[in-house]
Amino acid sequence: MQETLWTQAPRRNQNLVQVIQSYYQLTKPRIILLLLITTAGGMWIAAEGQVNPLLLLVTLTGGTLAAASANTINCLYDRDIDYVMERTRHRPLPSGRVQPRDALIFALALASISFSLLVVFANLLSALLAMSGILVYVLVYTHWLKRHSTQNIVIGGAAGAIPPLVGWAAVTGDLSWAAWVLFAIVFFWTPPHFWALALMIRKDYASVGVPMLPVVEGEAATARQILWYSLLLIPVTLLLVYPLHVMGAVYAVVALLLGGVLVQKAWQLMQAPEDLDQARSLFKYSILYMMLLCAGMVVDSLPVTHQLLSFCTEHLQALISAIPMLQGLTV
Ligand code: HEM
Ligand SMILES: CC(C)=CCC/C(C)=C/CC/C(C)=C/COP(=O)(O)OP(=O)(O)O
Repeated sequence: MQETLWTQAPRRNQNLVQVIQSYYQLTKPRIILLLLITTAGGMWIAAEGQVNPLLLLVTLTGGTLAAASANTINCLYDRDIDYVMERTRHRPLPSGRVQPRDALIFALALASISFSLLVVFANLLSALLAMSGILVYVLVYTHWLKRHSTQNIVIGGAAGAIPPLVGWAAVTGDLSWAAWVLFAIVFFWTPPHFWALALMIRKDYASVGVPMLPVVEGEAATARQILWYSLLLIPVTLLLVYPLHVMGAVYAVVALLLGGVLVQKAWQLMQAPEDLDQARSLFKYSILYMMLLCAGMVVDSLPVTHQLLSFCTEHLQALISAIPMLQGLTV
């Protein structure tokens, strides 16, 4: 395809604010926020609730720059199909507001700053993990799988699961089992998250020949897969409680409630796989799910939560021993 078919003519005469806005949009900022929340979740558990604020700031900044770089390269690579799809045709590259060469320089600069920041102020492992996130997203997902396999987002989803590893590595300098469970949580969450959205925009993907699951196998098969991954996600989230013992009762309750609602929504979708409202509701909930699950991790790992729980346990114990009928019970 010729370049002129991929983009509108370069847009000249943009003022500085418009230029900044265009580069900002190139980075898909709204997605980055949730990626950062998962990074922070990893840091909180790794630091057992007591994260060094400076390390938090540096790691989140490095993570932001790496994800921004990855998203910019994805926009650059996909500018041909983005030009055709209604949802994406107003992005900075297809609309001619940013030139491909400038986007590439921008992405490389972001990746270099991210790597330097993480190496100097966190550690080498976290910097290498952030760079591997860019590589997996660009090479494995965007280049290799997105246009060739219905399992594109399952395997490519590994890229989106790397941010909690970056957070964990920044705190401890290595990766424990718990870090890999965090990776698995985002990995198994990605299919319900993305396929719900893909059900809503399947015509767009079909128009450019991207073989997303709903396009190739239809709505019912996609809804079934969403339900399986949602069911699998519940035991995976609970691995942090047992056998790893890095999370306690507060997180366990949050994970069970959130997982229960996810499964319920997936079940409702399976009853009416063509209902776009059900798919939209599941997609929106998937984002809330991940935010609240990470909030649950943070709250559970705070020292004040532990103090509060042992205070309640002690008083419950005292109350039980004061009631003759209940003597013999222990909490
Ligand atoms: C391969 C894995 C993934 C794919 C293919 C995917 C795909 C998408 C797509 C196509 C959108 C709509 C974006 C738009 O219209 O501009 C979206 C939205 C979103 N994604 Fe994902 N996603 C993936 C993984 C993730 C991960 C790991 C996170 C964060 C943990 C995430 C967070 C979000 C958020 C927060 C939105 C909503 C953005 C908004 O408010 O518009 N995604 N995702
Ligand atoms: C550590 C690190 C830097 C990790 C990178 C993680 C990362 C940037 C994940 C993004 C996942 C995502 C939004 C995919 C959508 O791409 P798409 O091409 O399917 O979306 P589109 O159709 O909207 O362009």
